[in-house]
This record gives sequence, structure tokens and C-alpha cells, in this order.
Amino acid sequence: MIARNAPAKVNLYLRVVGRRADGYHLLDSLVAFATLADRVEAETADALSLRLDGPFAYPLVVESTGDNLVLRAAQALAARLGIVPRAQLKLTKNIPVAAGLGGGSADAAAALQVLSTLWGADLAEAELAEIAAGLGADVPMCLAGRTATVSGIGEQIGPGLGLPACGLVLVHPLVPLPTADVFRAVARRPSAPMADALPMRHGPPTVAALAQALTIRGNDLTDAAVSLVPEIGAILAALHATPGCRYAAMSGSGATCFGLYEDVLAAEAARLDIAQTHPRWWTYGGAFLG
Ligand SMILES: C[C@@](CO)(OP(=O)(O)O)[C@H](O)COP(=O)(O)OP(=O)(O)OC[C@H]1O[C@@H](n2ccc(N)nc2=O)[C@H](O)[C@@H]1O
Ligand SMILES: Nc1ncnc2c1ncn2[C@@H]1O[C@H](COP(=O)(O)OP(=O)(O)O)[C@@H](O)[C@H]1O
Repeated sequence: MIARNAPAKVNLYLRVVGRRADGYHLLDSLVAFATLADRVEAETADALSLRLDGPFAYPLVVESTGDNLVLRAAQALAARLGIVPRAQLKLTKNIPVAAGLGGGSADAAAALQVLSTLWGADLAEAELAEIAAGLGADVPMCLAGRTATVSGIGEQIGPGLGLPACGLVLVHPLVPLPTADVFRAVARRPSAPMADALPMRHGPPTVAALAQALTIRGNDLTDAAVSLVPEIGAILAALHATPGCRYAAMSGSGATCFGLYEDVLAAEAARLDIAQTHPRWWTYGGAFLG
């Protein structure tokens, strides 16, 4: 059996900097990966099948036959290799769905990786990245799996950057918020290019320096997301009110919001605080992957 974690991505900042002729929005975003992860397992079998498990499996059961990104990844890889896709796959879904954490894209990237090993595919990194791009704009960044700025529609990935070893809290209202709805609701003009450099050029910055750079940039999708799910405003207020919160914002197109803390202990204390006062929200306390 071959297994791999599929980590959730967090957009530490997200700026909408333009629009493509086809209507897609051009982004400038800093992406990092969290200790929160789905898990993809693959075993040899006579046919292709997918079993779902974990706390967020149930909204996806209808997709276990065709549309699940894990199966689409398997089919795309097999087509590229010119083979019949044969594997028994298991997806343990720990990441909330349609939540701005890129769980589906992470699953697709992990599926490409485990199946490449299972099927003995000898593809160059660039070839796997090309298959990933065909599955979704966020899949190549999940395949790369490093903290980096991304541009274009997210498919252009910058060099690896270092983050401070800070604590991370994620909060989701358990209301799905489709990415397409948020982009449709974006009313503001694209942001101007940012002259300020990120504080990572000489290694990981302090949490305070990171927070300052994120504050100037923010997330340009926040107002649109709050107009669709007003509870996001309450989540941001709750995160800001926790002791030791150095920065809080929404990830991607929402509705998940994140808070940054000096360390994992401070993050866990904040998470508990929020879980006790808002028991209906999903909360997670952890860190970023190195
Ligand atoms: C916003 C981001 C930031 O990382 O993440 P999520 O919040 O989804 O996790 C991503 O760019 C999400 O990319 P991806 O997940 O591939 O988006 P899709 O589901 O393909 O997009 C759904 C729809 O949103 C609009 N869309 C999406 C991406 C983009 N850069 N501009 C757009 O205008 C398009 O109308 C598209 O048809
Ligand atoms: N394995 C998967 N995990 C999550 N979503 C999936 C998966 N396969 C297909 N999808 C579809 O992709 C959509 C986006 O899912 P997800 O990646 O969780 O969103 P986001 O990028 O906003 O966090 C879902 O609404 C769902 O319909």
C-alpha cells in the first residue's frame, strides 16, 4: 500500500491584480501548507475504485463515482501513461470541503504522487505538473507543496520561502462557499502592484514582520465572501479577540479564516477559546509545514 498526506493550503494573503480575457481573475498570493491534511492511499486492484472516510467524507459521497478529483487524477495519469487505471483508492477527508483550503486540489496532487509510485510511472516533474494543471489551477501548487508566492491564476509558482515556526488556528462556519460565487461577487477594481517586498528574502522573518507584510496585502476576496456568508465577519472578530493573535484573515475564497500566533501552544489556547464560545464552528489548531 502506498499512502501520502494531502495538506491543506492557506492563502496568507491574496490580491486580485487583474482579469484574463476568459473572465478568470489574476492573483498574487502567498501560499503555505498546514499540518491539517487529508490522506490518500492506493493499493493494486483489478479496477479503479474509491472509498471515502473521515469527518468530511459525507458531502462527497455523491462524487465517489465520477467527479471526485482523486478519480479524475487517476484517469488523467493513466491516460498520459497509456494504461488502464487499476487501483483501489482510499481518501480520508479531514479538510472541510469548498472551504478555501484547497482540499480537492491537495487530494488530486497526492493521488498523482501515490499512483505514479504504484504504477511505476517514470515521469519528469514537469510532466506531472502538466497533468496537475489540467486538473485545476491549484493542483500544481499542491504538487510543489512549498511555501511560495503564486501568480497567474495560481499556476505560476515562485521559489520556496521560509515562514517563522508560528502557531496556526483555522475556523470554518460549516457553510460551504463555492469559489465561483465569490469571484462573481467581487465588486472592487483589481489591486495595484505592490511595491513593498516580502520580509523573507534573508530567511524566515519574525511573526511580527510577517504579520505586518500580510496586513498591507490582506485578502481582496473578503468583502465578497462576507456579503455571501456574513458569519465570516464574526469569525474574523473572534480570532482577533483571542489572546496572542498576531494576524487573522480569510484563506482563499473562504469561508475558512486563519489566525497566526507565536507558537502552537498559544494557537491551541485560542482554538479552545473559540470552540467553547462558538461550538457550531469547526476549529483546528496546528502549524505550517516547514
Ligand atoms: C481562490 C483560490 C486561491 O487559492 O482558492 P480556493 O478558495 O478555491 O481554495 C483559487 O484560485 C481557486 O482556484 P480553483 O479552486 O482552481 O478555482 P475553480 O474551482 O476552478 O473556480 C471556480 C470559478 O471561480 C472563478 N475563478 C476562479 C479562479 C480565479 N483565479 N478566477 C476566477 O474567476 C471562475 O469563474 C471559475 O469558474
Ligand atoms: N476530493 C475532493 N475533495 C474536496 N472537494 C472535491 C473533491 N473532489 C471533487 N471536489 C469538488 O471540488 C469542489 C471544491 O472543493 P475544495 O477543493 O474543497 O474547495 P476549496 O478549494 O474552496 O477549498 C467541491 O465543492 C467539490 O464539489
